[in-house]
Amino acid sequence: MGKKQEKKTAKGRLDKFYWLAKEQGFRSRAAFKLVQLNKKYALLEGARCCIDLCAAPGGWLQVASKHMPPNSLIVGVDLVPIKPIPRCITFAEDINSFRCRDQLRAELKDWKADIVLHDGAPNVGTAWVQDAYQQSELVLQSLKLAVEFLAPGGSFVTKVFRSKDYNNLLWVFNQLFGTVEATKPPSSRNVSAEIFVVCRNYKAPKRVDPKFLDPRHVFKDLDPTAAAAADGEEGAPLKGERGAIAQASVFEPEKKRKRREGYADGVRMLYSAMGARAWVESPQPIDGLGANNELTWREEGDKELLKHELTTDDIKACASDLKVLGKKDFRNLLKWRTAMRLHLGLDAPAVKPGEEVVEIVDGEDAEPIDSDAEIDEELERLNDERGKALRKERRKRNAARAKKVQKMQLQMTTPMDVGQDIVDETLVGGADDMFDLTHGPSRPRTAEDSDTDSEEEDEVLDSDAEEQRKLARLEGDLDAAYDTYRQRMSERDAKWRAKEARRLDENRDEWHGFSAPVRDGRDDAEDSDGGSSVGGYDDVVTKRKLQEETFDTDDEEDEEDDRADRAAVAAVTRKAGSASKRKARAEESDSDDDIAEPIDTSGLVASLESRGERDQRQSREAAIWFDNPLFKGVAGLIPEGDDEDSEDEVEEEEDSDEEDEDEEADSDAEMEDAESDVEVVARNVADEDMAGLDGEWRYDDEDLDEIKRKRIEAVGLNTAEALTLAQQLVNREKTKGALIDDGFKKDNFVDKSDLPTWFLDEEAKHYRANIPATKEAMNALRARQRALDARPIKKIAEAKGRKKFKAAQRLEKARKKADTLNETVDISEKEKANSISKVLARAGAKPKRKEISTVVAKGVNRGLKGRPKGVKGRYRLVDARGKKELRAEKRRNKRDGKKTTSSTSNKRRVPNGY
Ligand SMILES: C[S@@+](CC[C@H](N)C(=O)[O-])C[C@H]1O[C@@H](n2cnc3c(N)ncnc32)[C@H](O)[C@@H]1O
Repeated sequence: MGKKQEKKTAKGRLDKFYWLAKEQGFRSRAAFKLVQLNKKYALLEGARCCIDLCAAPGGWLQVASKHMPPNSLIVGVDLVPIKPIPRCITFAEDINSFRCRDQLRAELKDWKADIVLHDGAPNVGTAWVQDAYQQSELVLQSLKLAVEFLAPGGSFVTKVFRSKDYNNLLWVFNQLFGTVEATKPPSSRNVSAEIFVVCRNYKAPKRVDPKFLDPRHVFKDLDPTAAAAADGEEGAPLKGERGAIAQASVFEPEKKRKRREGYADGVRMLYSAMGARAWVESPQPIDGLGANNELTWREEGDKELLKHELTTDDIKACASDLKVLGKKDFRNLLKWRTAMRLHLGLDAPAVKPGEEVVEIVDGEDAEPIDSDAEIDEELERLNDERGKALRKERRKRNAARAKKVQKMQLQMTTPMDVGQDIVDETLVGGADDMFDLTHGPSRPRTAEDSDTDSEEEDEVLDSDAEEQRKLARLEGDLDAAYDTYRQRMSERDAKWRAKEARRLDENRDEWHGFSAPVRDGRDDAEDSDGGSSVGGYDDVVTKRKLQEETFDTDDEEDEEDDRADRAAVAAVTRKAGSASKRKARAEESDSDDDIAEPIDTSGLVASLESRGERDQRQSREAAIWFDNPLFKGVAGLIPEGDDEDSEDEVEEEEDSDEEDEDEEADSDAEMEDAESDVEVVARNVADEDMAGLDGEWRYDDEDLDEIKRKRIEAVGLNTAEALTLAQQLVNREKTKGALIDDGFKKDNFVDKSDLPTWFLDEEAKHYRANIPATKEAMNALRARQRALDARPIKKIAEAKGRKKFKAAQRLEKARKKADTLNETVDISEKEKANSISKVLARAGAKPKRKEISTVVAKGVNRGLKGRPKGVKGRYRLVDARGKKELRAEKRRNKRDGKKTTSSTSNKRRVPNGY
């Protein structure tokens, strides 16, 4: 690392924004200031024309070109030339010059700017006051240009230094703009005195008084007393910033103030002193203490006070160095002053109306204070108020930080967000922990406090209710962040999307696939062929259990409906374009929220099941339940009709068993055949379901093939586990009863109520039964995938088809021509043969590609939409750089002896001279 860089680092200049700018390709770290201003005020997205004054090296231009709509006009000017930036026009000129104005006019033509940016800084390094003044002049000059070029309602963003001219500038801005706000983006260093003023809604007055834009008028000193105070005239009250600093350093002496805003105006010496007598007589004792380093005893009047018995060694020591005093010392000095004033006869012992009072000025709310007790009280009040404001501010920051940390943990932030919240106090120490619920108010609450507003009540952080609220809020934030995370993941990751779809599918677990759709009790019959009676019993119990799991509560029914809704939304999403995709996703996430926090939606979500259908389903469920051998022989439990039904079904099932046996013969084949076998089984299952569905659903208009296809998909022969199971079933290695037995696992009987969504998701991912998958099944799946991959995609296949078709057409044409030639009698055989071979060769040759004309987007073609005038056939619109690149490529190709490709060749002349 070079010496120069070390020096920079030592100053802390190479901060995170420096590195971020490098990483993101911005030319200056200043770019982040505009990024952050834009994030706060959304200045660029709607702007079509932007002027950047003092733009070098071009960081702000880069940001503007990134955030402004395509085809916007962006013009940058600086004293120094700016390297080209795409979509930006730049030139080198002094913004104070007329030439700059003229050139801007020439670039903008009859356009008006929507936004004027100014980040100019004169060559600083002279005296502070001089630097600041130059900066203010530059700001006024940029305002002048803004006034000339801005469109009504436009915005002006400028950098200003905090100095005595600051308020005057703000006043002028306020005359010309509807909204004026001063802000310091986080990327602007705290040690820098710069601040950004964002002026919006340009009023575009018909005539602007030239005085508004004339530095001699705008910056002339309006307040003679301020000037007097600045010059150090004794007794003159300190005004504005300087007065505030003086008071602040008395009220809170423990806090070391850094002069981040530069030195106050008029401060020309580092040391200043005041006579003790003059201070006692002064009506502004606080200012005197804050603005001086020492109270001296040089004059006669001072010496008289020095001799007074109340002028103790303590008081003398305090007076000798005011800058090191604490609050107690200041209080003692003020007490001493009161006593001295009594001694000198300046104050009477009792306060009478109209008598002189000590003033403690706090900004605008100045209140007269006339006794020690009141001074103490006032100091305490001010400290209390300050403490409250700080605590409130800290709480806000902590909440924002907690959110941010969550976002960062879920990788939901972009580097642009870095530093958006200015200070992270926990990082520098001394801040309270956001989860610390123990800290309470710093003093016991008094009766006086009880009638304070609700804001103060908020401060009781250790109350149970507050604790609960805080936790609930955190949990809510976490849930919201998690939902957003899932949504983002689903957008990004196709694999994750597929998994999520599977998760939402009620047949997620392959085991449930067999028992969830209750199919009229036929399973018992099936069991009879391979399963034991225990298996039969388990079957019924499992079904009952699954019914309970599936339909027991309202909430779960709602969830079913939600899923159906989501499936419908997904279907619509697939059909609709990308815009509706986003909307559907939002809906989906909404419904996810509903799942996370169950609410009674019975009035909102209508069940698709009619009353009759529901009755039917319930009686079927009852029939299955009473099928249990336990109820055998109990009269009147099972309706007769139902019994008959089940007998029919047993017969039906036997039929299907026979079919299965037929298929079994086929399934003896090798692994490849096994795959098709299981597909047949899947189809059969679907067919069976269809048979069941016929009785169950009465949607005459529903496409049965579609239902069948969906069912085949749902049976799930798309995973190695499902394929393995299917093979085992086909090969009679496993019976259905055994499968259901396997379903009795601890994983399936965990109480999942009251668990947060993210936890259930994690569980679904990792806490699952390990279903065996054979190597053969994996291979079969892979083979199927390979076959799919090997197929060309539709578009390519179509293009190839077209090509073949055209070639055939050409050949056909050539053949006809050859026939005609052959039949011609007036040419020799040799000539005939030559002509025919030429025709055939031409037919077999690759057809010539049509040339692409290149049109440069300048002049009338700038920002053109649609075909340029006078251009026929295929064309390509390029900018000046593109044109140069094409030419360079041609040159290179020529030099290397390569043939120019037809897409880049451009022989035809088109308007605009290319
Ligand atoms: C802080 S830099 C601007 C950085 C720029 N916004 C960026 O993002 O890269 C300040 C620029 O103001 C320019 N400047 C100062 N006085 C100027 C003037 N009178 N006319 C034009 N440019 C000026 C300087 O040349 C310097 O490049």
